[in-house]
Amino acid sequence: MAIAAWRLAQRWCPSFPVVQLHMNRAAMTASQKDFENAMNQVKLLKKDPGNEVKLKLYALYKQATEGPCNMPKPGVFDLINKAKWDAWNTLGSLPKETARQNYVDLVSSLSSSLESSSQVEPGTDRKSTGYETLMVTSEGGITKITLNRPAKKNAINVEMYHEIMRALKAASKDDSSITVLTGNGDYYSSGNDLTNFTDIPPGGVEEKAKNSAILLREFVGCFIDFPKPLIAVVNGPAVGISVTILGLFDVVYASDRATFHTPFSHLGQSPEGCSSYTFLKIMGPAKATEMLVFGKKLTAGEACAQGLVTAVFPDSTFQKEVWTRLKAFAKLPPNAMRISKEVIRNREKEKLHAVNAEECSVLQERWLSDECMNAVVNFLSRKSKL
Ligand SMILES: CCCCC/C=C/C(=O)SCCNC(=O)CCNC(=O)[C@H](O)C(C)(C)COP(=O)(O)OP(=O)(O)OC[C@H]1O[C@@H](n2cnc3c(N)ncnc32)[C@H](O)[C@@H]1OP(=O)(O)O
Repeated sequence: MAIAAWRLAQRWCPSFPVVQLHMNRAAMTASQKDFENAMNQVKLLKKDPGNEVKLKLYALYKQATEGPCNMPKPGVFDLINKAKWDAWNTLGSLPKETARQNYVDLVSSLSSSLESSSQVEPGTDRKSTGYETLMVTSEGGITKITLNRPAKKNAINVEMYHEIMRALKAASKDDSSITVLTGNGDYYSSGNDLTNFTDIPPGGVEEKAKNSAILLREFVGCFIDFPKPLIAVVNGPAVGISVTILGLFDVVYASDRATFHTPFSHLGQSPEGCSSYTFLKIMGPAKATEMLVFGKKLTAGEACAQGLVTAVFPDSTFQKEVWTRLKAFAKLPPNAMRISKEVIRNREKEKLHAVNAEECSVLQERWLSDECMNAVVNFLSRKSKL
């Protein structure tokens, strides 16, 4: 039973084994006072630790104060309470004292990791710190933004949306000539983090949908307005919004391991990232429909043949070949490149902003549909994957 609970808890919180080790080592000595101090510390955290950790904290708190979960399971559409219930229930019969100790240890590891990640690394003036979900470097005229949640296949959570916008705004003003977006690990990005849908505000799912549409519109707007050459280095599979915004990049290089998948109908959703306009222009309506309506997954070679990808390289030489090209581009006169991009792109900008607004408003409705909610619940309850 304890092993089963441990396995289940691991699925909810990757840091659980660490917490468990702390627990064994400390021989469950956390006092009520330590527990109360930890609760106060949580309120003082400067950065949001993310939904997963918050669920873990919630579960441990409930287990420590009330014991094993014996509440009735909330309905599938009550996403937030169901996620909380699941998190608590995974703790099984973990003793109250152990839960209390685990809570204290988790808060302590959290406080130190959030403090240290905001510290400036000495001697690395070219590496921007202060990002939780990205690595951002600027060197040799190239600002490189790397999506950095490899364990989650670089799924884009709310924090990452904000950080990408912040990094793009900084890159548009820094002294680099070109900007590159890529992914760390085996994926480029698995698209929107589906757990984004579980953090429901007091105004309910309608408010959530409205806020998400505002966020999405602002996010895509940053790509439409980005003034310097923007290059995607697609190191692996790309899903959803990480694919659709490629139509707003100036050049897209892909490893032959990359795939391009926009399964919007499967998810009860509709196209975004201006793809309802750019994909039609790039590949024509029939091919765009295969991708955006029927969710056809393209290989890198197919995406290149259809014009979405500029060039494909064997994975074994991908980084070397791409970075040789990028370094050469970065040596070109930056003002000439920026002005040429303006000439090429500016007449489309107004149209793109209008398309973006329309796509977001359609999606706001879609997110409230049964089709979409069922798809998200199925993924989160491990019943489906792409
Ligand atoms: C607010 C603006 C909204 C904008 C609208 C955007 C729409 C989109 O982007 S639609 C596309 C959404 N993405 C998906 O539906 C992908 C869902 N993920 C999957 O189907 C699979 O994870 C996979 C095919 C991408 C990879 O499968 P596999 O190789 O078997 O790896 P795992 O499933 O074990 O993944 C490892 C780990 O990462 C978590 N994860 C992966 N993708 C997402 C995601 N998109 N959202 C949330 N979490 C994701 C996955 O749950 C695993 O987590 P752990 O179990 O905790 O290890």
